[in-house]
Amino acid sequence: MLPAKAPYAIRALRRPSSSTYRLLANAPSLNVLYHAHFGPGGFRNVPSAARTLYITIPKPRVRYLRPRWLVAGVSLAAVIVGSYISESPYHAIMALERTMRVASATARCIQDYRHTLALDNDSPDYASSLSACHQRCARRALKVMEKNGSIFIKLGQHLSSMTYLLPIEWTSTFVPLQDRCPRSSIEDLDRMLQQDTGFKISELFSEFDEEPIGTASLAQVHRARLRESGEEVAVKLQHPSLAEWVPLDLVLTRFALTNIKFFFPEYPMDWLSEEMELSLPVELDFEEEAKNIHRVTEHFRKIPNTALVIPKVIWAKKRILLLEYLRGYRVDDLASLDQAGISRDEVSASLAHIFNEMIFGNNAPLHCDPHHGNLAIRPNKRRRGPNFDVILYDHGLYREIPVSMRRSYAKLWLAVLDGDEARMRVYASEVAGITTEQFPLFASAITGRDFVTVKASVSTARSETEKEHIAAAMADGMLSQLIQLLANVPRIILLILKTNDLTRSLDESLQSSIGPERTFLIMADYCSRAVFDEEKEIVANDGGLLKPRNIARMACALFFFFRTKLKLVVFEMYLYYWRHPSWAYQRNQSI
Ligand SMILES: Nc1ncnc2c1ncn2[C@@H]1O[C@H](COP(=O)(O)OP(=O)(O)OP(=O)(O)O)[C@@H](O)[C@H]1O
Repeated sequence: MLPAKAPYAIRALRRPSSSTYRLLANAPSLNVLYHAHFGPGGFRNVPSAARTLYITIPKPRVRYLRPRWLVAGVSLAAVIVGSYISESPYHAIMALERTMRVASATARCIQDYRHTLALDNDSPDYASSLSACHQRCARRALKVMEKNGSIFIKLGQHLSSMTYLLPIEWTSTFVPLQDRCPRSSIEDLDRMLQQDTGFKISELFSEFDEEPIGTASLAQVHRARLRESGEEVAVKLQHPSLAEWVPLDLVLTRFALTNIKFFFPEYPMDWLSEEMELSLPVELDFEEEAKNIHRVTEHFRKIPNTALVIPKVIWAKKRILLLEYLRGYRVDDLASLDQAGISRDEVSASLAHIFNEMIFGNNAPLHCDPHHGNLAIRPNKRRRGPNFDVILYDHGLYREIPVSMRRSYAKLWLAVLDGDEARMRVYASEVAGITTEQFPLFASAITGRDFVTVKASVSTARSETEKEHIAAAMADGMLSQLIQLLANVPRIILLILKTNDLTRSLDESLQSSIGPERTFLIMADYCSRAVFDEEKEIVANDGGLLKPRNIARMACALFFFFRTKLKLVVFEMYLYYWRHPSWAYQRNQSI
């Protein structure tokens, strides 16, 4: 039977428009919203006969074909053509072409999703229809991104790394964008160099490899040798055509994401365009990148044994950056790492030290894009410590986590590692204002694990079954809940999630023999240090160790801090003595 309050709930939902209502009525993610009216299980509790009665009432209208939408579209096109025609008619046509590509792909994807989401979500074909729709729309978007290039490639790369948020069909379709960045011609680059520095390539460099060592969305990097000093350098040159299209492309990105939000209020992704509007101007200014390099180098100079190496800046202009040339193996080039005698377990531990320091360290800058292309490992024979360096490239995007958030986030992770749900809930609320209902989803998002595992133990490796379980839950409505949840958390949390996710993927590609226990212990060490620092600060502000209650407080803090450290030391000793090849060999001999 339909609960008494149901018609009221339905009427409330009908208010936006009948087509939205039909769409909403079928969206499994709205179970949370329906919960109050239909009990646990939400709308699924409504007998299907009653449900069809409601959902067949209205016939969906195609909103973007209404006159005001046409007027808006024509005005947008006119404004774009008008603003570009002043430069040249050719420019105006190109601008119109870019706009039409984005507008038509957005409209087609919206229409496709509307039809698919309106299907009965209890039907056995629903999941496969939805997956096919994701795939079709992702391919359409990929085509536009490849054709328009410029910041759309950056957007696509960003989306492909959001595996914690987007369906696998989207993220996997965008993976090729990592290697399919447009390449600028040497003539164009030479012209830009001359404009910005007054020198040609041949005047500045005695050698210049025309084949770039890296072609990325915003820039390409060439190996060269300075004519004056003979030093080998990496020359990072911004694609000259970027500046021309960035303002329009930002407007188009906002247009597409705002429309998605308008038609599917459950999938608010417009924060992504806001984030791009904020970060792109900084990323496009290489003088800012040079400042970031100085900052992060200074920060890690004080931290022993991290093995982190950052290329030195030789000089920087807005569109040109000259760096010390440093090469190494990719993190996923396992054959080369093994051949060079570099332990993958140690690389994994080093990465954990570096990125946990960035997240939990005092005043640490957080690198927000640690994907595979931005890291390299090179051999380095030291007397003590690891026999390799971790090279970190691309310092365009850094953020600093506010102290209070960093500390609450550390406490949240300590609770996750202890499997203490009550504490997890408290700190999730402190970090991001997460409510009781949202908590399981948030816990899954930060750990990349399903909630059952979060409650049991996250320090086990992710099994295939668990990955399939998460994918199925995503198809069954978790996706839109997650998107809504993340649209409302502070932006910095999204960047932390992205960094978490990328470092998890780096770690997985190393296929370390130890499993994730050690990286979690390293994380616990950094978290407990952050908490210990807070305790020290509280005690110092409360009159120091002269008060007995402060002595007890410090003793407690010291105990928890050293307990975590001890666990890590014991685990590392165990690894060294029981897993180290030479020791294992001696053990086998003695047996
Ligand atoms: N100092 C350097 N020495 C050697 N190679 C370098 C150096 N700096 C960058 N590279 C190479 O060039 C590639 C692109 O550089 P970088 O990541 O800085 O460009 P980007 O435009 O910011 O890229 P994206 O934002 O897509 O990651 C790197 O992946 C790396 O392989």
